[in-house]
Amino acid sequence: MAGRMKSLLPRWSSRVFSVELDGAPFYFAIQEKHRGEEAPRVFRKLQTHDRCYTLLVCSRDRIKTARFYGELKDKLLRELPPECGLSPMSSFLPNVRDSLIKGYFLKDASEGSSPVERLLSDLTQHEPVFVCSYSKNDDGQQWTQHLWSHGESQVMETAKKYYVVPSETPEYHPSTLNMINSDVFYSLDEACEVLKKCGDIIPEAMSVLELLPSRVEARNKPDFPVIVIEGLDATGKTTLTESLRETLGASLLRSPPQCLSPWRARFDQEPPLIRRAFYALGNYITAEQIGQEGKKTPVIVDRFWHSTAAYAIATAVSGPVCNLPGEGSEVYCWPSDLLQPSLVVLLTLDPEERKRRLRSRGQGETNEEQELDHNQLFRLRVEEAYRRISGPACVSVDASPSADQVLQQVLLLIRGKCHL
Ligand SMILES: Nc1ncnc2c1ncn2[C@@H]1O[C@H](COP(=O)(O)OP(=O)(O)OP(=O)(O)O)[C@@H](O)[C@H]1O
Ligand SMILES: Nc1ccn([C@H]2C[C@H](O)[C@@H](COP(=O)(O)O)O2)c(=O)n1
Repeated sequence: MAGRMKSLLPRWSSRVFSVELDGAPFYFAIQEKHRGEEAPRVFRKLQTHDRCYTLLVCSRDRIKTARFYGELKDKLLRELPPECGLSPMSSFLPNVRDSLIKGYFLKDASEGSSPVERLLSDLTQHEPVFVCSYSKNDDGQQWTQHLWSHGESQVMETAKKYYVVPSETPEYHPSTLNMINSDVFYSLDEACEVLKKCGDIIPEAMSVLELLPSRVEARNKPDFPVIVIEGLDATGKTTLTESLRETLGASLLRSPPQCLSPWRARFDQEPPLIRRAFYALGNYITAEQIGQEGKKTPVIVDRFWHSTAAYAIATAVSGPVCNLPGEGSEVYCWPSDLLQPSLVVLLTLDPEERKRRLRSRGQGETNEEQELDHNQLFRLRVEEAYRRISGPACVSVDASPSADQVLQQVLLLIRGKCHL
């Protein structure tokens, strides 16, 4: 069992742990010997009787891991006593791709006996969860970490103890380590693989796969120009794309395409790995439609890969814009097997005006759209991720003038770039 655990949680003693409290990350590391360091800040915040645990969700099956991560939160919130606090946490090897393991930091502030250890011990026996508990040394200053192992019938603590020590903020935000082909997909095959693997638990995945084009069709360059209109919700994409269709005698398509509508709400409930694979596949289906329509007329597309990548990147990373992968990172590169539009226009709008338009439209918002409203940092991350995507990069257009002025501005760009 110890061998299995070792390979599932590689290089345990080199790992850094990140706990997110009130939206800010606190980093700590572990080491075998204590060299006089003070306890990490997250431990100094604890009260004398607080007990704390880290829970890392980890299995060889990434679909199971992704789904269980969400289910675990629901289970803990349902079953933990009210004196417990839960925060997102992760463990990673600095700068090592795909080394991120996600989990939760659990603080139990209940006095006297608590059901928490029993609950955690049940979890370690039946679910893909690795638990660490932390205790204060006799001197009352240092904390040690104990990694629980799975026993035959009960949980026991491994003999090895590690001291917890502060760790520096890593060069790259930990969430960026696992982004490629988990949050953002760079090929039809990678996205398909995820949906194929969930076919037995999400039957709708098989229906989506049946709609997929061949790789060649998603890449074919059409004869006529392809113009993508991007932007946050209520920036005026629908208004503009419809006017462009009329003015240019163009075909109007969208991503995700209409044929995926019956399943969109279903996939929106899934964890990022599955949800993002669904939207990625939507782009390939739209690309095939573009290929067909683009033989006859110019094509206008309402959202495409920029949206898929920008929302995925901005959701995977928390905090300020500086936590995004740096400009020029491979994360922002266009998938090599996906049709490249002739022009991508990004409609930008002052947040207050966008809210006014949202209110006047009076329609419901998706969770991610509500998040845009409530969380200024999320909105800034989405906008910046849009701007950093290349191959093709988007051209920003101020969408605050009247609908007709915005249309004229975009027509100028199209005529300059696409010779229409
Ligand atoms: N240039 C403009 N000036 C003022 N109002 C506008 C302008 N463009 C669009 N609107 C209005 O703003 C609201 C949102 O526009 P629209 O539905 O076109 O945005 P959208 O980007 O397609 O939104 P979503 O992505 O949520 O579908 C609508 O009520 C629309 O009439
Ligand atoms: N090509 C696309 C289109 C949309 N999405 C995601 C991103 C947001 O969560 C949401 C916004 O879409 P809307 O409500 O405006 O239809 O859908 C995507 O990932 N890729």
